[in-house]
Amino acid sequence: MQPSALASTPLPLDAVILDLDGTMVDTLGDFAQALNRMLADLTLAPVAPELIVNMVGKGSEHLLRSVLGQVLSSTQGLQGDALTERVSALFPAAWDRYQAHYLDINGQFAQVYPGVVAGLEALRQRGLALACLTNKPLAFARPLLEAKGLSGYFSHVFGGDSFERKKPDPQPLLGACAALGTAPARTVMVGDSSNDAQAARAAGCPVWLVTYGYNHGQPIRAVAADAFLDSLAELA
Ligand SMILES: O=C(O)COP(=O)(O)O
Ligand SMILES: [Mg+2]
Repeated sequence: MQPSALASTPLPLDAVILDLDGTMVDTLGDFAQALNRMLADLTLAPVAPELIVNMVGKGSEHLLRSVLGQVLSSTQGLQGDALTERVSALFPAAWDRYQAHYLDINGQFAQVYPGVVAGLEALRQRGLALACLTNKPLAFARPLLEAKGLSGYFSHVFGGDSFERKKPDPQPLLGACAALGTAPARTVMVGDSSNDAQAARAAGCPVWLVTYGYNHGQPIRAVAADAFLDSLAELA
């Protein structure tokens, strides 16, 4: 491990909670496929992956509303209340089609980031309990971890619908710590975005951020964290 992660984090640690999209798996290709198949079903124009990347991390409902808003404003010139109303009117059908397409292609256009398996192995060998906490729906998260050979590392997997509120609210992290039976101060959150960092800070968990993820299109090093990791292999 680089000195940064351990040196600046209160020890000992009992558990590690890892984010999924942008931290363990690069899912941008899956998002683009499922979203553009959904948009085609609704006879709407496609959206570019460069725009999608900035909308990932706050759950699927936020992603769908953002994408529909982007497409309707750029192709039909809708704005303000008219845009909000049109997005809401399309949302049920969009969600239905998106869910079907996402489950259909889940993992096929996604890659595990380099160093993830080495990092997870190292954490497991240290005897740390491991949980995955993502804002994507649990029904998407479980098959994705399975498809990518990562599910065996985690005693618990929580999705954006596992708790009443999502990250950046601390509730999911506190719920995950309770399920793991660990104190937040001894449970580190590893994520790729300000969402993960805010949730961790509010829950009282140390936070390590990877430098290669999404972070809503903003520079990750501007986010307050206990350490930055260029690869989870630095934990080995
Ligand atoms: O917003 C999503 O769907 C997933 O985001 P996360 O895995 O980075 O929490
Ligand atoms: Mg993420």
